[in-house]
Amino acid sequence: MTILIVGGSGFLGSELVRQARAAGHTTVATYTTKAGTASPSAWRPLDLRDAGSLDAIMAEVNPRVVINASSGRADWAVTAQGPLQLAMVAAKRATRLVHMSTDAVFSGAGRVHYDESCLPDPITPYGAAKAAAETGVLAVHPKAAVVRTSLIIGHGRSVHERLVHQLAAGTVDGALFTDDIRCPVHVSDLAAAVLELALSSAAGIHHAAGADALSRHELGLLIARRDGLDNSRLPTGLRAESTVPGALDVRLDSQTTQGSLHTPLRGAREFLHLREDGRPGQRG
Ligand SMILES: NC(=O)C1=CN([C@@H]2O[C@H](COP(=O)(O)OP(=O)(O)OC[C@H]3O[C@@H](n4cnc5c(N)ncnc54)[C@H](OP(=O)(O)O)[C@@H]3O)[C@@H](O)[C@H]2O)C=CC1
Ligand SMILES: Cc1cn([C@H]2C[C@H](O)[C@@H](COP(=O)(O)OP(=O)(O)O[C@H]3O[C@@H](C)C(=O)[C@@H](O)[C@H]3O)O2)c(=O)[nH]c1=O
Repeated sequence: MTILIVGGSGFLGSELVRQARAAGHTTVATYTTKAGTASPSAWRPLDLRDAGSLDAIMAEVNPRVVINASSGRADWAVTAQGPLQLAMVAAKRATRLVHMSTDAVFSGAGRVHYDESCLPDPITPYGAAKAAAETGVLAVHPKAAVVRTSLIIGHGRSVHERLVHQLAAGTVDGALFTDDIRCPVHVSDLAAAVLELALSSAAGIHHAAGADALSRHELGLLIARRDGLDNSRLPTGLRAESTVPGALDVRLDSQTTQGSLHTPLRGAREFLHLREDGRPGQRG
């Protein structure tokens, strides 16, 4: 089967490419600035803001499935309008579409547990752009699957793991918040779950986050322990007292989606475990 991975040079995109290739799929991956380190069948440059290029790539590659793992942060044209453009082309061509979204569509105000039935109430420009994309994608392509996830962790390569290393080394100023609660997921679990959904006919909103809720500081401690860093060098702080905008406590409840998947979505305590002899585990 031919799978097109938009944002294939990114962190999640690279793992999607690796797993799709390992499963024997013809995999075409896109980048905007530089081809990634994964080895798809082919790389194509693509900027989602360029509708002409999007049409041309979809026509040339003619994928059975397209997965949108791109990220444009709070840039409305990339994050809100780009996915809508992609969904319109995919719907016109009757191509299966899976679109990645985020727990940042939620505010954490009034509740902390969010299942697939909860309506977005974003409080940041990024969350608003992602929420707009979800609504637009499903309006023009009702058979698409939208997959919300949380902090993506794995192999030491995520931005979140890098921040822990930088803080421990004292090369950046900052703190790990003790009041910022999320449900981190392992990039390998997430990619496997997304591919499983991509190969199914599941439509609508899905939650694919890890099973454990923990603070950014607790997550930092687990990463530090796994990587043999000095825990005491990780500064703590409160998001509520910082200038960083965003929700405090947002826990994606993924039980409904998990119930439809073979892929387990492990909690961070499980995938960042120590070996039984107490020495740091392998980079998970
Ligand atoms: N990382 C996380 O913790 C979380 C991520 N998510 C979501 O998961 C998805 C994957 O995130 P992640 O792997 O971290 O993303 P990355 O930032 O690692 O990768 C982003 C990808 O998008 C591509 N891209 C950037 N701009 C454009 C554009 N204008 N048109 C097309 N492609 C573009 C990049 O290309 P290039 O590298 O060439 O610039 C890259 O391939 C995103 O949708 C994100 O919102 C959700 C929750 C948490
Ligand atoms: C939570 C936290 C953030 N920060 C800093 C670093 C970080 O880049 C910046 C903004 O933090 P945020 O939590 O808002 O965002 P960030 O850490 O970039 O993580 C986000 O990634 C995107 C892709 C998502 O979809 C979101 O769900 C979220 O996981 O603040 C700290 O220094 N310490 C902390 O404890």
